[in-house]
Amino acid sequence: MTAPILAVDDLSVSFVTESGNVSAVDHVSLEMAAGEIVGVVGESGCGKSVTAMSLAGLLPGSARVTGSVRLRGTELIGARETELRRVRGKEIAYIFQEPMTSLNPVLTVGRQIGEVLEVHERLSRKRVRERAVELLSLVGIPSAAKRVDNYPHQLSGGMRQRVMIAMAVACNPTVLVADEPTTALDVTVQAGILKVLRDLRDRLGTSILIITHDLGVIADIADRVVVMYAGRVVEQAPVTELFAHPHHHYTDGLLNASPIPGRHAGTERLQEIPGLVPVLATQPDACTFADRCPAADDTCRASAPPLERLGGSDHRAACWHPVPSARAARQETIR
Ligand SMILES: Nc1ncnc2c1ncn2[C@@H]1O[C@H](COP(=O)(O)OP(=O)(O)OP(=O)(O)O)[C@@H](O)[C@H]1O
Repeated sequence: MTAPILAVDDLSVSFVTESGNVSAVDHVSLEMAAGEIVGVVGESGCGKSVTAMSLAGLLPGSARVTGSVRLRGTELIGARETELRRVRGKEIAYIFQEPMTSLNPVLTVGRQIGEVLEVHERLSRKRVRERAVELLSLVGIPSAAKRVDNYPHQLSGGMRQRVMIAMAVACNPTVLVADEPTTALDVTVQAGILKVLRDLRDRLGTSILIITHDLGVIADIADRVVVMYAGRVVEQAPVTELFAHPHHHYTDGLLNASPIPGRHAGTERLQEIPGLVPVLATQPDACTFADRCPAADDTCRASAPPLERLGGSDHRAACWHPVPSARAARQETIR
């Protein structure tokens, strides 16, 4: 990989709450190249959103953050609020799941896009409006010159999410973080939104970090996948490699639980992973998936497996006893 645009190194986040400490993210490292789409996947509570929010300093004051987040080499952890404010929107922009709660119901969408432009760029009123129309067209909104004067309630859910994307890319950010951007949308609308994101990457070269619990979304859009479990990265690999040869039993479990075209015959039953993601006060020196894993033994309960590179590949996994098919494939490549 060429020099990463974004490098997260050894990031840990915990929260001090009334009911005690919560360890949300534990020594997470990941990198993104220019124009790369990286998917972060895992069940609810695995630390995906907290990882994403920590990139541009969006976590609440109760968060204790250690480690490093560098954007084009500039450290953001511990950066001054004025610097982080400049970074947000202009360098790292976010889109979230529910556009209706993020959009202002009493302002037209053109006005709201205009506000983003005014914060970061000095443009005339006329130019702001023209730019808002351009951005609405860019995200595939038909009759953008008319829609620019619509209020959020006059648009469908998919259109509102497109407006959110238009606002996020208004200042041509280096990195776009999309946290469950399609979860509230039906499947065909979801496909349209994913296409918009892909087009943005292709046209503008934006790096995209997409957070989801849905491996179907990952299969559709990501170049590389980071699998998180209980605050840790348990596996990461290029998308085709991960789907063909999952090493971690958690990844394997997610794949068996997901309706993914090409992997499951229509009649095959999907298998849920038994149990729940634990909420941890402190991270144990053990595999945190051991209680739910079909292959766990005393080793897994006694020490945490390191995230190791497999052969010379771009595939890493943290598992003492990788899934058998992966083990076989791995021995093949070693031979
Ligand atoms: N502000 C907070 N205060 C206390 N604990 C928090 C806070 N935000 C997140 N957590 C906890 O951190 C852990 C990771 O949460 P996070 O939202 O990152 O998970 P996630 O994988 O993104 O799940 P989801 O898909 O449900 O958002 C969870 O146990 C969550 O309850």
